Amino acid sequence: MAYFPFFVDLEDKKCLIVGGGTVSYRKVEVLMDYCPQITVVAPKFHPELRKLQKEWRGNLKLEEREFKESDLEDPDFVVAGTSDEALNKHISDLCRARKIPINVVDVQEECSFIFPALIKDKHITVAISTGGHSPTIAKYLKDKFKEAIPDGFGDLAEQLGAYRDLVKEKVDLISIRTDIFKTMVEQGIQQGGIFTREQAEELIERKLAEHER
Ligand SMILES: C[C@@]1(CC(=O)O)C2=NC(=C\c3[nH]c(c(CCC(=O)O)c3CC(=O)O)Cc3[nH]c(c(CC(=O)O)c3CCC(=O)O)/C=C3\N/C(=C\2)[C@@H](CCC(=O)O)[C@]3(C)CC(=O)O)/[C@H]1CCC(=O)O
Ligand SMILES: NC(=O)c1ccc[n+]([C@@H]2O[C@H](COP(=O)([O-])OP(=O)(O)OC[C@H]3O[C@@H](n4cnc5c(N)ncnc54)[C@H](O)[C@@H]3O)[C@@H](O)[C@H]2O)c1
Repeated sequence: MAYFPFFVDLEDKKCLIVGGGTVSYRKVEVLMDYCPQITVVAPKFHPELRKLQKEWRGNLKLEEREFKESDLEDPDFVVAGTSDEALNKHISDLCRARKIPINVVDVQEECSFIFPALIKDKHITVAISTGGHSPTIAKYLKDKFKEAIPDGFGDLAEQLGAYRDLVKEKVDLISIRTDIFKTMVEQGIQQGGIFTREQAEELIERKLAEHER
């Protein structure tokens, strides 16, 4: 069965990661970009995790100890990536009983959510999953799609986001709005990811005038 990609706001959500090795480090790296508050619990940490913590301070806590059940009182979601398979399964069972979303890295049957292959450019996120059938295909497609995304698209999306209220305020007709937003994207791509507020204002006036003719 295919998995449905809900896009979730993780900012300030509490994330518990159990295990502090290579696998957990990679999860922290991916999740960091989405700004949750991450706590990693492990008796031993990958040196890169310590480095990340120095850069990221407030939002990444490292607790050097074994996992304990009370760790599950707080988190909004959990990732189990320890080298102890039985412990990972135990954490998965505890989370499922408490209805806490759980990912056990590379063990699909113990996951209530799985990680997609990700492309991120500012507010744009492309997520690819094969429903666990072939993570290698997910990675392959990610690399292909990356090439297809024009440079500066994240910047452009951010700029266009800032003009949405202006367009909605000035243009009542949905069909003209759609035309304006489409033109902004096309022109923004041609201009290498830039579309200024002045251009937005001009475009709105031009499209409204064309409509009145
Ligand atoms: C997308 C990505 C994101 C990420 O990891 O963050 C991800 N796996 C990636 C790569 C990758 N993983 C593996 C290989 C080696 C080749 C191979 O096995 O194919 C490669 C390829 C490589 O590294 O080149 C090993 C592996 N993975 C899983 C199993 C278990 C099994 O197959 O039963 C095994 C065998 C373990 C063993 O042998 O014991 C299971 C899962 N891996 C998932 C995600 C979830 C399903 C995603 C989907 O729907 O497609 C799921 C179900 C659970 C989860 O972990 O969330 C990341 C893309 C990297 C990128 O973005 O660049
Ligand atoms: N490294 C990979 O690319 C890879 C790929 C596929 C699968 N795996 C599997 O994923 C698991 C983790 O891999 P890794 O490379 O991160 O291993 P690792 O040995 O680098 O790290 C394991 C981590 O688990 C922690 N841990 C052990 N017992 C714990 C406990 N009771 N409570 C909390 N933390 C505990 C250790 O302190 C360590 O931080 C392994 O089982 C490995 O076989 C790894």
